[in-house]
Amino acid sequence: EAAEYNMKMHPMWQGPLAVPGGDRQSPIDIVVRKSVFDSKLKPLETEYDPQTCQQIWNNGYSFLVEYDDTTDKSTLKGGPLQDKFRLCQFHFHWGESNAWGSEHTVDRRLFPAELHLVHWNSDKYSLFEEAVMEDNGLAVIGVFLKVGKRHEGLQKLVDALPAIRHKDSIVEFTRFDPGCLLPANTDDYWTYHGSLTTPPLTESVTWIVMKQHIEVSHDQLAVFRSLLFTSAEEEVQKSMVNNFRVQQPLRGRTVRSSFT
Ligand SMILES: O=S(=O)(O)/C=C/c1cc(Br)ccc1O
Ligand SMILES: [Zn+2]
Repeated sequence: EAAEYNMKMHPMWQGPLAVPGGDRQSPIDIVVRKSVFDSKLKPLETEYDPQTCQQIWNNGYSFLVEYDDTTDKSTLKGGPLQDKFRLCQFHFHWGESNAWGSEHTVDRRLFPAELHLVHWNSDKYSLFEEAVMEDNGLAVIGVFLKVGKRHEGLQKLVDALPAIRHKDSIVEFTRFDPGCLLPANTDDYWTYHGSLTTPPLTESVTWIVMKQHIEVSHDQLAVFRSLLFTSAEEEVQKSMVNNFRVQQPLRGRTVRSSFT
């Protein structure tokens, strides 16, 4: 029912249900028994410098924590990737209830939220805007969130959210290590070729979805839900919830796993 709710309440979230001619759209359901183990998949190598953290803002779809990507200080390589990718931002997708909220699912299992760490190929391109148009331009790490114990590292971010309740609000946000949001085990992941899940929906993403989730507390997730889709001027305020895209057809793609 989340998908129907989404269609009714947030038509923008449907965007084009599938990009015309799009045969590698995201998100998808990861059918574990149909994923193919690939022994050539390496462990992920992340090197994140907290000094490159710059600001946090509400863009009217989610909230983004943005990093200085003018140098190779915060990077991702290894895993399924041939090149080095620069971190430009991370953000989340979540539901109005803990019953749903993630974009990817595992054997149809929904999680209450999903973290996306967005990187672009700095070996081949000089700007995100260039890379976003190329089929090997982006790499996004997806991490599922489950409700459980409080995530100490996340709290600094949660405490900043009330300052960006409304669309287009932005505050300085520094010295945040996004590595603290990765699960203990980053060797086990699924990977497939897909797209951005928000406009421009371009088919330029190598998705790397972590098998292991992270835990956040109910109260921390409740603060995500206190954000608003709407700007301060709008008379009707709408809670920022259910900001996920509906699942897209696999179109014959293979999802590979780094583990058996
Ligand atoms: O939900 S994602 O697919 O990670 C969208 C990522 C995304 C990142 C940037 Br930066 C700009 C537009 C976008 O759509
Ligand atoms: Zn996302």
